[in-house]
Amino acid sequence: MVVSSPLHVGGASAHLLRPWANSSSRPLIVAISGGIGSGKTTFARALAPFAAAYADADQLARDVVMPGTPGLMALVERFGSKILNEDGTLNRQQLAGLIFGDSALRAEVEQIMHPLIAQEARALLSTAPAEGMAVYDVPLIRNAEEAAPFDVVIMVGAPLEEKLTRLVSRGLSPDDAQQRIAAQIDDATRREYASVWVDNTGTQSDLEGLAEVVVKTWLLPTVM
Ligand SMILES: CC(C)(COP(=O)(O)OP(=O)(O)OC[C@H]1O[C@@H](n2cnc3c(N)ncnc32)[C@H](O)[C@@H]1O)[C@@H](O)C(=O)NCCC(=O)NCCS
Ligand SMILES: Nc1ncnc2c1ncn2[C@@H]1O[C@H](COP(=O)(O)OP(=O)(O)OP(=O)(O)O)[C@@H](O)[C@H]1O
Repeated sequence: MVVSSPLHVGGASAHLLRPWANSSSRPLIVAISGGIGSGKTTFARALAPFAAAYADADQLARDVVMPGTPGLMALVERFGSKILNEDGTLNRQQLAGLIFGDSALRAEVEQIMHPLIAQEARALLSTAPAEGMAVYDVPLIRNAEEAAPFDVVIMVGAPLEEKLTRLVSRGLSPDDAQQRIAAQIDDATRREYASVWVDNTGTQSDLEGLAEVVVKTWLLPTVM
């Protein structure tokens, strides 16, 4: 029987919003998502020891625009060499400055990069065996189409002030942090696509502990 009451570890909690059916004939494909600075990567990494396959969309987004890649060439063709550093690598700050205040330019960059990221992610996640779990750390699940490839979508949320503090301590200016949050959907919309909602309102170790309880209770209850 599925335990549907919320799970708590310290100040962090997980809430089952939309149960799913586990299949024994194919792997469980799990997306971990949430707003910038919410803690989704921390949660996803805590699931990694239980995952048979793992992919990180932000990392793949870096890989597909390494020097010499078709991805970087396509970006330069569209935006010019002003988006490059002197050593030929992508100037990430410059590209961020262009796209986070302009949704049309952001959509153009996404059109170039997202198919390349998705192709790499599929290759990594498809290596999971039928009884295993594939975990994808992916920031952008904004509509039903983006949620569709996953059996389970776990959304991580945190209070706005905490997200801002974390982003600033990671080197973004307060204005840039606000701008990135404003460029994303809000948590009410994220809830529409969540199978599980995680409140990252405790310590980091609470969040990591909660990830393990979520695996044992909901994701792989028969394996653990
Ligand atoms: C603009 C870029 C170069 C800025 O790089 P930077 O190192 O500062 O940030 P990083 O890549 O680590 O992203 C951090 C976070 O920004 C947010 N973010 C990134 N891209 C987007 C986007 N298109 N829309 C909304 N939020 C985004 C996400 O929450 C992400 O986790 C980079 O974010 C990028 O290439 N974005 C376009 C590709 C994309 O959509 N990536 C998201 C993963 S699919
Ligand atoms: N509960 C917490 N308490 C304190 N720090 C935390 C907590 N959760 C996460 N952090 C820290 O906040 C920062 C952002 O967390 P993380 O990278 O997991 O977020 P994210 O949602 O993946 O961010 P991004 O969208 O930028 O990739 C990290 O430095 C992480 O160690």
